[in-house]
Amino acid sequence: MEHLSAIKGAKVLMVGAGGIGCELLKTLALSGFQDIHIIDMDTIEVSNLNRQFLFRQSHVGQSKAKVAREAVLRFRPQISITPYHANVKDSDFNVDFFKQFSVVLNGLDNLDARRHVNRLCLAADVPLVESGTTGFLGQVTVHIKGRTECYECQPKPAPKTYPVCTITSTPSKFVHCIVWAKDLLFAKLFGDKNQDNDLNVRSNDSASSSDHSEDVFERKKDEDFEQYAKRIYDHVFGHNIESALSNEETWKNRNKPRPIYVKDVLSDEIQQNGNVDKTPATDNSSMLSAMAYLGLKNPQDIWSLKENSRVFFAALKLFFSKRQKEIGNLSFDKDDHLAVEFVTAAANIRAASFGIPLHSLFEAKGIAGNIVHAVATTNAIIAGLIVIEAIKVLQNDSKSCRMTYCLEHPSRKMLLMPVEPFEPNKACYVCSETPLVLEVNTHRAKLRDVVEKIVTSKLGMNLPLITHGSGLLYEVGDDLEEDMVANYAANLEKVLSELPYAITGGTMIQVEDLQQELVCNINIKHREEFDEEKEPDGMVLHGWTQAPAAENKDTATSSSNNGASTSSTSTTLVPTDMEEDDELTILETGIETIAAGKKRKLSDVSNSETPIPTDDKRAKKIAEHAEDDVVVMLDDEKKNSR
Ligand SMILES: Nc1ncnc2c1ncn2[C@@H]1O[C@H](COP(=O)(O)OP(=O)(O)OP(=O)(O)O)[C@@H](O)[C@H]1O
Ligand SMILES: [Zn+2]
Repeated sequence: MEHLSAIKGAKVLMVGAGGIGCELLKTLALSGFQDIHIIDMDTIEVSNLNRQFLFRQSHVGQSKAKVAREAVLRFRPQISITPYHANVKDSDFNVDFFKQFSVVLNGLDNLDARRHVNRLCLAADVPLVESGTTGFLGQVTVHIKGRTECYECQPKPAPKTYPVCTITSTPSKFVHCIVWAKDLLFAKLFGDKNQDNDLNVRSNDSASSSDHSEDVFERKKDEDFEQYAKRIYDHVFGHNIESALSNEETWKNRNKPRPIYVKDVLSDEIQQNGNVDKTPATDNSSMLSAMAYLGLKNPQDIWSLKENSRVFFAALKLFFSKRQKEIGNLSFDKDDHLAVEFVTAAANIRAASFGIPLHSLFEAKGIAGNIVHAVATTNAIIAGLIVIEAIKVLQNDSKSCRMTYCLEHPSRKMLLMPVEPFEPNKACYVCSETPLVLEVNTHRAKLRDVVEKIVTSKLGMNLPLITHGSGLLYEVGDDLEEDMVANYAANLEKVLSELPYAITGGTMIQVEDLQQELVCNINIKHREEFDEEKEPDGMVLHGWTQAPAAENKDTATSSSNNGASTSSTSTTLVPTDMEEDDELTILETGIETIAAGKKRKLSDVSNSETPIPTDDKRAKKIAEHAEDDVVVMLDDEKKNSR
């Protein structure tokens, strides 16, 4: 039994002890693995208990890695499990740490950590089995340095985008109303006042409308909350809609929206100040609830226009009276109950105006928070596949390794689709030495811009070091001398061409991450002008690619996160002008998107709705495998009906 000795001799690192991780640890233990290390930075939450079966109510608040270990030791007491309640990006987990393992298995839920682990595995030359699930979809991929593509060889699907005018003027789906409510209205009322915001309708004749509306969101002196809230309501649901209607061209082929004013909906209550006057006694902001206050109990109920308007006013009142200090600094968070109530109500009132069906708070929260409900079975299937691939890797049988996709509907009677791994991408800046090119105005951009917009956010570096020739320009680390820290801080504020080792057109700089042991050379190309709308960073990096956006869907089926609630970070809008092809970009930072791009290709293979580019080599390869490889068969399609 060759594979048994491979299993017994293996030292395995698991990263993530969430939805996939719990299943994976259990399956590893039951398959005979003896030496398992687990890193997870989280503690257990009540919401994990429905699918992370190693955890119980009594464990809430405790380390996932430690509790997972204890739970598995109860049925496999003789094996060694080493837990780390820590972030995998901590400097302790360096290349030497990774080198001790035979294979690394990821059960993570975000792109940032996945990229980091990919780089450490490449630097330490340890094979990586990567995974992700979203609802019924899932996938497992194998990454072996030099033999298969690395996790970053293929660009990840870009964030979802919506045309600006769809959001500001012509919503046709409920998701458009949600995006408007959370990224425009909520941001305008409670977020950073200096941020650009496309909230106001821009119509051809309304040069004055934006001036007029500038004031609307500012509370006037001596204005009480009710008056202020009422003015906002009338402005966004009444005046703005009237202004949009004045542009007749827009409505030639569309149903006209209906302006809604407070007096039409809540004539009695608001006049009498009835429903927003008595604020609840609690001062605990997490307990504040407009629903509770109004006696609305069931989050699955669809509220009437009147009820939504009452929730809108009650939520505003609670923000103004109880959470005043946070105003100006808030961004939408799906776990902020009052924010969800406000966004649900605002989105529904807008939906009513545009004749779009209203939704319950539960549904609205799902859409606003990009929540795809987790399916425990998918996690279990994916965990099983991870172990199968890990065993092949341990037996040095990389030829048999497969990337496997778990599909929502059977394709040619197969629910699991195996595909031979792809070769490394020769132009990948992570696993090859191909230099990148950065177009930038070297007389205007500061080193800080390059560090923040390129090195940290695009290249995903954790502990960067920037050099030009033999000159050191910037470094991050715990053990730096004070004068060096001051020196680097001063460099950050200098424009590139005025740095001690000047960066100009034609310069090649080197950016290195000391922890990831990743080195990238960047050729600098000077360019004077950038298009503010299309190139908002004021610089463009080439050689770092992002795939076209995944199909827009009402929920984030493109994210691959192992869990129910995805958006660990908020979505943001990149506002643009109001031309037909302009897009609002919803950036799902922190959310991984591996399933989508590949799934879309697969879905074509399985004759489903999304078309496949015929010249795509990857797609062809997947299609060929769909013909040849039969690994998991469903005997009868009927058996698969859910
Ligand atoms: N940088 C990181 N270092 C260590 N662990 C991480 C890191 N990033 C994510 N994780 C862990 O990966 C696991 C992913 O599991 P999962 O997708 O099931 O998410 P969850 O947080 O348990 O659930 P949900 O997000 O749905 O509430 C989590 O337990 C999380 O703590
Ligand atoms: Zn690569």
